[in-house]
Amino acid sequence: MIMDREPLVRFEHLTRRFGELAAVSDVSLDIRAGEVLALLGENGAGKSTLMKLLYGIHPPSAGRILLDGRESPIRGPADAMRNGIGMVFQHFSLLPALSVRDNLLAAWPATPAYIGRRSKRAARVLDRLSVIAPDIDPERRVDTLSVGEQQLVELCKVVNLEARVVILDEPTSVLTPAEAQRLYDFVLRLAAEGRAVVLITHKLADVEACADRIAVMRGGMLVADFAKGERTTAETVALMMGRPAATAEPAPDRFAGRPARLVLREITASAAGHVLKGISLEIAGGEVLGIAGVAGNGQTLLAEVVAGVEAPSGGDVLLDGESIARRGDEPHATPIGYIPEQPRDNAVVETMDLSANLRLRALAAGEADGAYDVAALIRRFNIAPSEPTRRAGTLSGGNLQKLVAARELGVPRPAVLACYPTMGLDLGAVGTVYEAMFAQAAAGAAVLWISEDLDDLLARAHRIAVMRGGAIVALVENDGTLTRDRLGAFMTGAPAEAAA
Ligand SMILES: Nc1ncnc2c1ncn2[C@@H]1O[C@H](COP(=O)(O)OP(=O)(O)OP(=O)(O)O)[C@@H](O)[C@H]1O
Repeated sequence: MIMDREPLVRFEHLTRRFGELAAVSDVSLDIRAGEVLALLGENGAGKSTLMKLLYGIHPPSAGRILLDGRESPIRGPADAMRNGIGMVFQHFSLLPALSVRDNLLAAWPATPAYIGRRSKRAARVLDRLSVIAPDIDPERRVDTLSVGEQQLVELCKVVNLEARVVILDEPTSVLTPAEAQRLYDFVLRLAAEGRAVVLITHKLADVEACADRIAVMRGGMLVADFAKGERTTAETVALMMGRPAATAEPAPDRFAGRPARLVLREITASAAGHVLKGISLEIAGGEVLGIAGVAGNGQTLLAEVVAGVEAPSGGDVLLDGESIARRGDEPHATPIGYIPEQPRDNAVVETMDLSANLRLRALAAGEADGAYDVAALIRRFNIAPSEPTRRAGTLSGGNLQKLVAARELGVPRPAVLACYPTMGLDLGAVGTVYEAMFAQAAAGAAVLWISEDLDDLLARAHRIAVMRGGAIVALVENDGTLTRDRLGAFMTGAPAEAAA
């Protein structure tokens, strides 16, 4: 019985304060070998902070951590790794200009100073990669990988350290269903090898697939710790939220067929190993057009061209008939609401406060910022902590995502481009962000929505375009007859496509 074993890690009355705020408050919890512990809680509940205490990123303000029954000697991540604790963050630390193989070699303590890249020893760092991500060519440069693929490489890095405790911070939020399934199998295998796995997640599917035990945090405190199966899903959600979950699922109004507002005309582009091969799409005011596709098929580049981050090599992006495409290196401010991938890197200034980040677009354009009612946006999107003078960099991952959604979706926009807009959000926040996105459509905006979640797209988009290899390979009405399998076939180019 797992319960009878001495815990690998024991938290005793752990508290971590940041100024006035207790991010972690009097938490006592065991982490046992051979067990997958799912750590659940709303955005800002303290999940990442608790694990960062174990990983040595922050010292506790009070309480103590025991490793194998003895006081933890960990004072920083290097100590943590030496003591067999590995953590994969939401935010990566790969070297983008190096290959996958070189990244894994660079992170491996057994790598000698000089090593033949094709030596047997070098090959060993790829063993785990071939199990968890067999499709990733080790010679590929990291900057050509999708976010999901980068995450799997990060995971390999940690597992290569022979970690006894593997902490995964929302690992499936950027994975395709197939990648997630492979990750689940891998996590179960790590546990079967006698390691402890901590899975920080918002997805109940993750819990279903591989958790043995569930710990729920709320407001910094541990509110429950139980074996899977002891409570129903609804009870678990209520524990996380402190109230029963809302049952209504936000969906856009029916689309009434208006003229095109956002037009992508024959767009070609290439950057960082990705290409766009003549993409044409027309999105009408009021319409929500979803783009599905396995990550890495050009979606990110397409978003960057539409948002004016990258210049197209050919073609144009038109909004209400006017070109909004970037030309060369001139400064460019897009008129459309844009939620990019990885908002911490791409959409906020971490050293500036919430108020400045919410008004950022007006500040950058030197315009009056009256449109941005900071207090109202913080309330509507439930950004916590809520003081406008708080530095954005201190927000939890989910609250940072809410901050960007609030700025981009909280004021009227002629068009919206949203890349994975609900990534890392808890259930309540997912609802708020979708409502805001669909309110934009109801007010006449053209909405372009990139997602890997086919169920979400099928439940909510008016039309769905599928991208593969830098091209749109299908564009279909979401009329209720479209299925996951048919979309999946378009995504992978499987023969079912022809039959459909
Ligand atoms: N370095 C820091 N300085 C100040 N406050 C911080 C810092 N790190 C975290 N916090 C605060 O601690 C609280 C808990 O944050 P944490 O990142 O642990 O939440 P979380 O449960 O992991 O959330 P999410 O699901 O959004 O990732 C939040 O209110 C956050 O703003």
